Amino acid sequence: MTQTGDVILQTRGLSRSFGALMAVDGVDISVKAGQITGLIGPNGAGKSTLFGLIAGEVQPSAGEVIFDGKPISGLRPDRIFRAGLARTFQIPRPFPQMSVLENVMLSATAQSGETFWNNWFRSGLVAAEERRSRERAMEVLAFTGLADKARDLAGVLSGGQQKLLELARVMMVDPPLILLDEPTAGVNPTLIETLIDKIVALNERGVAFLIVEHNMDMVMRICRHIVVMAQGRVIFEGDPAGVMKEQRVVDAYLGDVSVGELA
Ligand SMILES: Nc1ncnc2c1ncn2[C@@H]1O[C@H](COP(=O)(O)OP(=O)(O)OP(=O)(O)O)[C@@H](O)[C@H]1O
Repeated sequence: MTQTGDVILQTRGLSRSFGALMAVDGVDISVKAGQITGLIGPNGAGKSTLFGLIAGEVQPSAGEVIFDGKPISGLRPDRIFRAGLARTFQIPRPFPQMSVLENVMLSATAQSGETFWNNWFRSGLVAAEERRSRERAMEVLAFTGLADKARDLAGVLSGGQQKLLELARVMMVDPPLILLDEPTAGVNPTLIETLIDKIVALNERGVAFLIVEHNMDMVMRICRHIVVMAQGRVIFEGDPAGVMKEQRVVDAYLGDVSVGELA
């Protein structure tokens, strides 16, 4: 069992090309259990592709991903999700015509690759399972502040509420590591604070995060370790103070860095 401070996620030489473009180019990163790690870099740096590689949605051209001591490269996204590595999306993907509660309850089954309706018809235990799932869903909705929206259609939630719904959905599987893709994008300032509070509260319960985020204020406030990418490669890693001081990071954001020269 991984303890806080142990490495929970590691990539080794992870690469992905699209034609001649190396979107992710030999990336080695480590994420510690129980820690919040930030992944930053200018547009096109390869952050989303790296997330997709880790979550099993994008297949690597080379390299591997180790989660909780086991290689997960090549596993389907639902298997990775069930293994306890959950991700949210830059643009939330709820089922808009279903209620908020149904979206949360469906999360574990839908993402597990089993069909909800198969389960529904198959087993006499379904009623008890459904009751447990409903209770757990209401708990995570209460945690995320969405309990009073449980019966609303997910499609009518605001952008920020949809991000909280995504967090609620991944919480259903009690993951030790959550990947958040731009959690504050399109979220109003009040809900940004709510989101930050929830992330920090979950982290205090031992959940690790890897967060892609352009909101530097948030990154500097909550991340203990920050990985900086540019042009498919990691160009710097360190704590927030170190990142702020690092000229290569400034240059990367200004777009005048030649990564080749830095390697
Ligand atoms: N499916 C794809 N086919 C072709 N090129 C792709 C594909 N996905 C990503 N790319 C390219 O790979 C590079 C890295 O893109 P990626 O989206 O990973 O960067 P990013 O750091 O997440 O950027 P942003 O901050 O804008 O989201 C970009 O040049 C992008 O155009």
